[in-house]
Amino acid sequence: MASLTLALRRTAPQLRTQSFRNASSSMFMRAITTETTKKPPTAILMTNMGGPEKLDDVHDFLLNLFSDRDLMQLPLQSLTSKWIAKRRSPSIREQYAQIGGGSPILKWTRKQGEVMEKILDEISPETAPHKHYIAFRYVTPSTDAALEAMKKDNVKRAVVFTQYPQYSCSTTGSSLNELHHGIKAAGMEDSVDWSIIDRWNTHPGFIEATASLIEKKLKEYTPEERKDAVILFSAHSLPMSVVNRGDTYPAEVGASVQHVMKRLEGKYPHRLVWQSQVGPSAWLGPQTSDAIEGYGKQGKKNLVLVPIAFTSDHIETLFELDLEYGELAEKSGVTGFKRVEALNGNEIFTRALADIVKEHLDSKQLVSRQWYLRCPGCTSEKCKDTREYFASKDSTQ
Ligand SMILES: C=CC1=C(C)c2cc3[nH]c(cc4nc(cc5[nH]c(cc1n2)c(C)c5CCC(=O)O)C(CCC(=O)O)=C4C)c(C)c3C=C
Ligand code: FES
Ligand SMILES: [Fe+2]
Repeated sequence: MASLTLALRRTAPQLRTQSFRNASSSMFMRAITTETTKKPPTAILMTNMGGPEKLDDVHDFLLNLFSDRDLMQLPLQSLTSKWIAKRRSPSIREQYAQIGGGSPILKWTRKQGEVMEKILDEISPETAPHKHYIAFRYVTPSTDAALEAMKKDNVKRAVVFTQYPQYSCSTTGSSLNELHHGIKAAGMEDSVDWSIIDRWNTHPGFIEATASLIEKKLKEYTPEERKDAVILFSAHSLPMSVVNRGDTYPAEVGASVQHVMKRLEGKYPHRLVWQSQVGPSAWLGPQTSDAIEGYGKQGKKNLVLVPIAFTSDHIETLFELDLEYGELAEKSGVTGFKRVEALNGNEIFTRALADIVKEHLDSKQLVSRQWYLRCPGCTSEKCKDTREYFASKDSTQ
């Protein structure tokens, strides 16, 4: 009785009053059932960079991006970031204007999250209800807003789920460092049982979704054209300084490509190429644009571009790949230039998202072993502190 009283003291006040009025066991059972239905959700915190929803958000998006020291280090960054954001805004605004006036990333992440949580309720009733929250690094909904919402919902168990399939310290790493800061600021270090899905670059569901979208696109060719088709996997490039620091992203993107090609039974020749480099420093190549030109010169007519490192449309697919490279392909004599759809609302993909979370919950793992090993060239105190915090909660560490 004493322990039940104690247990009830920790539940909602209306349940307490109700139960003490009539202390029969059936009443307790009902109170406990009511309590169960009010169980706080298992939070799935979907982290990503985000994008400007409308043209007026472009400047602040760029300012936040150029201020992120996990993404890039600039001299006098608090000043230079302002200068670059202002100078770059007009051209980037124009690119967003050409793709419909903003980034569709929030729309797609919400859709993916809603479908994922419904599937999870079905396949993992023991951890239901599930609720997705969105934490964008450079725009709203921000990490702080997501943490506030989780607090309001009295969340006790949270899975941080990076929406970048492949890990890079410049993307997922930056989000995790910011999250750690936010958790401390919100006083949620001990009130929530945290775990992290930090990469899923070879998950069978992700590979299947990508491969089936490639097959769908290839069907648009005649059998003759298909015989000559070349698959160009295109991913956002990295500065060579980041590659040489020991970032795992290039190898992880490579592994995704290998798995997709295995699923396609190696039927087509392929290359992995890199796009969207910014600024004058050296970036990982070959560049997507050079590859299109080069294959054009070699007489290749049928190039299929596959965005392999991002889960929804953004300026790099809709502007850079479709518009810029579409024109370049035409000039280069690539008459059969095609771009595979982004994963967006693809059903195989949303099912994969739910499966990834379910497998993670069942594994009881806090985070991958790989994540604890910092880049050999890492000198960031933030990277160190974030890992120390999560390691302190991890019984395997
Ligand atoms: C896996 C994806 C990405 C990696 C890795 C990545 C690394 C990275 N990016 C920059 C600099 C910029 N990126 C910018 C935009 C941008 N970056 C990604 C993805 C990755 N970046 C996306 C999807 C976008 C566009 C968002 C959209 O809505 O389309 C920009 C801003 C645009 C511009 O000014 O050209 C910059 C700058 C660095 C330095 C970096 C690795 C260190
Ligand atoms: S930069 Fe890779 S772990 Fe810090
Ligand atoms: Fe980028």
